[in-house]
Amino acid sequence: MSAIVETAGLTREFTVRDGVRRRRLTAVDDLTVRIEPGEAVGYIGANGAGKSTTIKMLAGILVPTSGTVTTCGLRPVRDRRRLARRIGVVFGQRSQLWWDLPVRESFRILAAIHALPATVERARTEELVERLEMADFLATPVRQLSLGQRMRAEVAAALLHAPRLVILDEPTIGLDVLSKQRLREFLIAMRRTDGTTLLLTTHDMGDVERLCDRVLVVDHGRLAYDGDLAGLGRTTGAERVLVVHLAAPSPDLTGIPVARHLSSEAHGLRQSLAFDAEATTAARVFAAVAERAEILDFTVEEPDIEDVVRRIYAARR
Ligand SMILES: Nc1ncnc2c1ncn2[C@@H]1O[C@H](COP(=O)(O)OP(=O)(O)OP(=O)(O)O)[C@@H](O)[C@H]1O
Repeated sequence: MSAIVETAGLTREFTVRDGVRRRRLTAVDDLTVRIEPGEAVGYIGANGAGKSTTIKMLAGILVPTSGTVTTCGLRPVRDRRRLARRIGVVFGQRSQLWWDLPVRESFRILAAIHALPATVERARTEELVERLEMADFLATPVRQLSLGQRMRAEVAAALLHAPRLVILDEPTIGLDVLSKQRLREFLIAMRRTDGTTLLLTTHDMGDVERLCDRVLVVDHGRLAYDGDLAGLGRTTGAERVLVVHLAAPSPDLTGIPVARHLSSEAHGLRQSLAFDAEATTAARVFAAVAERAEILDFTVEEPDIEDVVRRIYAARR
């Protein structure tokens, strides 16, 4: 099957002022990546890493300096209008809705732009209104919506024409916990029912954990990692943690091979040991602890994803 996104050596430079001098800045540097239909990909990186610039090139808003890009089988800049029918884009910070019009009117205009037949428009709007729980504010002008309501309307607007690829730039930024959760649940369900490909940029690792099965990390315009979240933890050497609950108060469990005692609580009844998953296994650390103390219960905690990303950025400075 053909890829949804395929880039080869994709590069974008900008000329920026540096005091009185001008210099070239490479915002996206030799990006070669392939995204298959139905994938959910998190595109992460520090501020200024090149995420938005990449997305703009994928969507045909920005012309690459060099390299090639194909999105949904089309050349984005040349075929921008045709591409608009196959992709949906949500920029968390910018609106594609008409500020002074009721939400419903924005949907009508967008349906007309996409030339949706009346029956399709009605069915699709109804479906999205129900799934994103928008019935209460369909008649409200966009400028009066709360951020959570507006984001739901933005997502619906981007999905009205059932695009094959949805690009979301910081979709949950500024949302409260409940609104975030609702939006994530919707995206998961939509992906399941429609097989839509998702590409999202985010600084919220919760988005990546819940929504994405693949992560691309970009750093100074270059691809620093491409793989799953677990692998991202391994490549950075971030540690997993074994937490044991012991039957009796116990001294600190130091000196366990390839494990590091992190903390003890309640007179040593609950202790945490960090270990490198590349060097040993949770079972081996468990067995070594069991030789020293009776274990009542235990959990194994995965590396904290924020920590993993911090390590990637730090290692490349
Ligand atoms: N139009 C432009 N002119 C000059 N420089 C630009 C332009 N757009 C982006 N840049 C620069 O290119 C680099 C990458 O920017 P980009 O917006 O793609 O980063 P980002 O990863 O999306 O960052 P953020 O997480 O802050 O949104 C930055 O150094 C930025 O200042």
